[in-house]
Amino acid sequence: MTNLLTPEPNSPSLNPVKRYRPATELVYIDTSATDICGRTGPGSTIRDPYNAASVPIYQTATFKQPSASGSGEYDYSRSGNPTRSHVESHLAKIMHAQRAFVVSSGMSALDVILRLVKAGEAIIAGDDLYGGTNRLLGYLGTHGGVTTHHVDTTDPLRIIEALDPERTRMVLLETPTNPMIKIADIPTIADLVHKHCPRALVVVDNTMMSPYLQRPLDLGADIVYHSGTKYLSGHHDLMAGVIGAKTNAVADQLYHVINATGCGLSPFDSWLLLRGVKTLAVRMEKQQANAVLISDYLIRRGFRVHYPGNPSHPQYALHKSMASGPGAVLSFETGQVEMSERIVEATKLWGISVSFGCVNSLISMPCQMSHASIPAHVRQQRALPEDLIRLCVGIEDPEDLLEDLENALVSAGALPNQPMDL
Ligand SMILES: Cc1ncc(COP(=O)(O)O)c(C=O)c1O
Ligand SMILES: N[C@@H](CCSC[C@H](N)C(=O)O)C(=O)O
Repeated sequence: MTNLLTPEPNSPSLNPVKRYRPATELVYIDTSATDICGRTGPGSTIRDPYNAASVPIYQTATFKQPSASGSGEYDYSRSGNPTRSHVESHLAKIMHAQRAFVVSSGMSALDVILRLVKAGEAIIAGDDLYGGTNRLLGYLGTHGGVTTHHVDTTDPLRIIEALDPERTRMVLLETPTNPMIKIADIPTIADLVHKHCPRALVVVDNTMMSPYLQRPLDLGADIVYHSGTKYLSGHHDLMAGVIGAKTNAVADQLYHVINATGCGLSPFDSWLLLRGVKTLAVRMEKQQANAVLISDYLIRRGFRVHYPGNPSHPQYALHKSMASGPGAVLSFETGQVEMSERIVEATKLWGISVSFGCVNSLISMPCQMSHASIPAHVRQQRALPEDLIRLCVGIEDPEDLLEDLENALVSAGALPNQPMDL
């Protein structure tokens, strides 16, 4: 049973903030205690004069000031905007972060975070990770003097071996990883990194889980980020990045970069993101339930499936100890690239697209699509199977999804051409 009366971090213990269960917190915005900028308490001076039920879109670049000293709450939307503040405050609550920021994309969120690392310093990251993340780390190596060591993050010892107390500034984890769905032990890694290398920040890309299923800051991470383009918004109608900081000191540094570089999310996209996040629990529950059925079906058909909801996943128990569900992204191998291509192209309901987290189901081949920017020889060194198919399961009727997949597998020659029990 969840404790419903937990004081928020740093809030006066005499004035505990009422906490609800995650699904309620996602949709509940306490307008009586929260001003239009998402602030609570004595600082919350700006209220919506009309008690609008939906947060207004402050579609403005600049704000008139009360005096020549420019002492208004907001002066310019690059530095801050009420609609953006509102979604940031809501997401900080959801992620259990001290403060949160929303920026123009997931890559932009990572770019902001990586600017905390200086030339001459080093990063430890996974050997299975999103292609765009690999590309940005590579860019930083070539142009920014920052070295990244790619290691197998499923083994905390590999991280400890790569730690250099003088140089390591960041340990960057994806869990589950994109696209091999490997799991990193956040609590153990965070403990070891903080002990052996107190200057290093543990950063978790939590895109695949979303804060509804997993909250890395509670597990020991210093910074969490998400591609808000995925589950948080849920409809593939915007690009966004979301960052949560555990402490004000780290948050101040991140805010400085966001204001300096000008990547804060626009008012309209902030509004869309806030609208999307309210339905995260219902979407994720349905997508996840569908994904379990799809994974079971593929296993029954004899494919090698990567999904943490599958009890034979090598880190099933570890994932279960950190997250409240397996999510809705899975991948599987067919044994032949051409066979995989035929399967992907034979589906009708599953859209051939990069990205995931949308209400619609998607199918893709990571090595040719989302991870094509990783050179072929590196993919080979890292044992990323070229025939891998990634499925991002949506909210459709699972019978239709299974039928469409079965038809595609049969027409591609991956299954015998005879009716089977779904
Ligand atoms: C795990 C992961 N992190 C970060 C990103 C980057 O997000 P965005 O596309 O919003 O820049 C992506 C996909 O693009 C991703 O799959
Ligand atoms: N052409 C894009 C590909 C984006 S991949 C999006 C998403 N993270 C996924 O894993 O599908 C690029 O090169 O960045």
